[in-house]
Amino acid sequence: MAAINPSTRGILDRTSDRIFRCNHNSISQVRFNSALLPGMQSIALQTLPCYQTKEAFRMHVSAAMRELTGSVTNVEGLRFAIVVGQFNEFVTKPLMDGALRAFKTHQVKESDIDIVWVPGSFEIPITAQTLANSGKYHAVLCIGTIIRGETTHYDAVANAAASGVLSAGLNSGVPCIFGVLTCENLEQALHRAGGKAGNKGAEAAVTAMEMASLFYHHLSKLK
Ligand SMILES: Nc1c(NC[C@H](O)[C@H](O)[C@H](O)CO)[nH]c(=O)[nH]c1=O
Ligand SMILES: CC(=O)[C@@H](O)COP(=O)(O)O
Repeated sequence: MAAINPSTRGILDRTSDRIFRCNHNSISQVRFNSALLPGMQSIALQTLPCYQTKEAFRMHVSAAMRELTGSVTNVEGLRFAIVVGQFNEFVTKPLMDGALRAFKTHQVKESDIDIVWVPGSFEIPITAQTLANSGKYHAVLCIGTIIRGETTHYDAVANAAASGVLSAGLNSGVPCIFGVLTCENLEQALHRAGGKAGNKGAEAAVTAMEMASLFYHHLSKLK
């Protein structure tokens, strides 16, 4: 293990965007700093004893540190609910189809997916929380499309949907994934439902799989 060089400043690890620093001369006293601001170079690092090479630091930290991630390759047997808004169905249906393709790509069985249609995005949160609280699903994917009109109703619905889906996850402890488009116009929505900006439904399904596997294989086993 490389000796700590007292004159070395903290190591900036661009891959994880964190500063790794060591306190005193003990390599066990390793602390992480939170994510860096873009203008990292302008932030003066305290001169602290630290490793001479990042690799030496990593060898030590990796011996002590666990990194937990979910993976779409680890979803066998996990069950998913999809809550989808009927409002703007010409957009939400392609979003849902994108999600189903993503689930199929990663071998999630159709029998492990339940789809629940609700009138609009405002009705998604209560439905998501009910499904999550049932204990039958490892993640709940919420799909909707909110397009701004003439009034401020857009803001009410969008804010309610976002905060509602967040609360459903926090209240239930089951990952509730926000796959609701909030768009200024129809063109923006169509671009994100299989157009030039991709399919946000498929992206949200990948997030649902990653979170479901993270919780099922790792976080649910933390003591
Ligand atoms: N304008 C949009 C709505 N509005 C309907 C609400 O979601 C809700 O169903 C109604 O307020 C009754 O509670 N919903 C969307 O999903 N997208 C919209 O653009
Ligand atoms: C997001 C909405 O609720 C929107 O469709 C309503 O349109 P408007 O504000 O013109 O009534």
